[in-house]
Amino acid sequence: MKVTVKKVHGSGNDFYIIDEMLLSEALPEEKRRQLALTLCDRQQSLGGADGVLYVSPSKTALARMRVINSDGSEASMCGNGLRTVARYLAEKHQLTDFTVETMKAILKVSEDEPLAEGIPTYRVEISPVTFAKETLPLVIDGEQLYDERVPAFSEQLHYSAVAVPNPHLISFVEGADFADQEKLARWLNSDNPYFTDGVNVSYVRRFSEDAIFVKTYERGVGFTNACGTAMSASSLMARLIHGGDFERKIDVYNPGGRVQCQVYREADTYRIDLIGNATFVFEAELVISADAKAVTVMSQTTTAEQIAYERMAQQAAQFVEAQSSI
Ligand SMILES: N[C@@H](CCC[C@H](N)C(=O)O)C(=O)O
Repeated sequence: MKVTVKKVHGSGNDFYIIDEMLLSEALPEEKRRQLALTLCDRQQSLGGADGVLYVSPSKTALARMRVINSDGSEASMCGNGLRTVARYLAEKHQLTDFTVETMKAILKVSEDEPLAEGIPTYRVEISPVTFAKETLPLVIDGEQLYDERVPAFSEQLHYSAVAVPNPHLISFVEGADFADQEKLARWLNSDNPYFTDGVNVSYVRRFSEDAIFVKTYERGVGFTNACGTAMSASSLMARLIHGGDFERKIDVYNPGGRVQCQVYREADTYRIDLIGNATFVFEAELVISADAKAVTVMSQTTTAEQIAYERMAQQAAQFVEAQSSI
């Protein structure tokens, strides 16, 4: 079977986009999962990825996006991925504002002002937001986990759990206190009594009211350069716990660069806009074996977009470095 893939990234969180509407035959569900496992393998000749974004027809929006993590599990949402799918669909249909169907919500997306020179930038809606423990799911005594100490997680840190709608556990840390993050995240993404479906675990440093740094261990992947829904959830928690005007942009630094988030409060509901790069790295024509375990690259065309992106990412890294020495 022939498949065209687009290698893309949002803040270095990288994916292959596969437009199922361009395939000559339908992809059975098991093949979709196996193809994601094969393509995401970092030893694979195209370099692997954090996930695959399948684009398919929708009755309620311009198109539908499904997110398969590198371990083959499906996620309800992907913020960085949605920006790249938004750009893909915008260019395909010559549109700037439209909606995309995701597993649990139909979300607004639009083209935005470039984050820096030469960087195609998209704004995507992150919602619905809920703290209800059943939605995560999270097993605890109270109704929600909001800025609380959980001795089983850490003796010192406070944690909040929020679904946007994929599940996130967030803790604000001092300095470079990231030491136990991996151990905790690995535990909460294996057999554990708290997060029965696993959780994305983010440790957040606060530089100022409007600037934070977020490092995320993603469910189904491991540490990534950035996680869009995690940066959105962290921005929400920054406003709720540490204050600052809702709707004012927050610069969110991450190991892969920088994005911006705007948190909106309407009565007692919240939504977040995530704004950042939607970078196309290359397009490749592939032949996939019948069991989807082998891929042959027929052709590959690389763009020059990564150069502008790396310039911005380097500036972001210098800013983070400077904050660390304060
Ligand atoms: N990288 C994504 C989130 C992808 C899904 C996540 N690993 C999960 O399983 O919930 C993002 O940018 O939001």
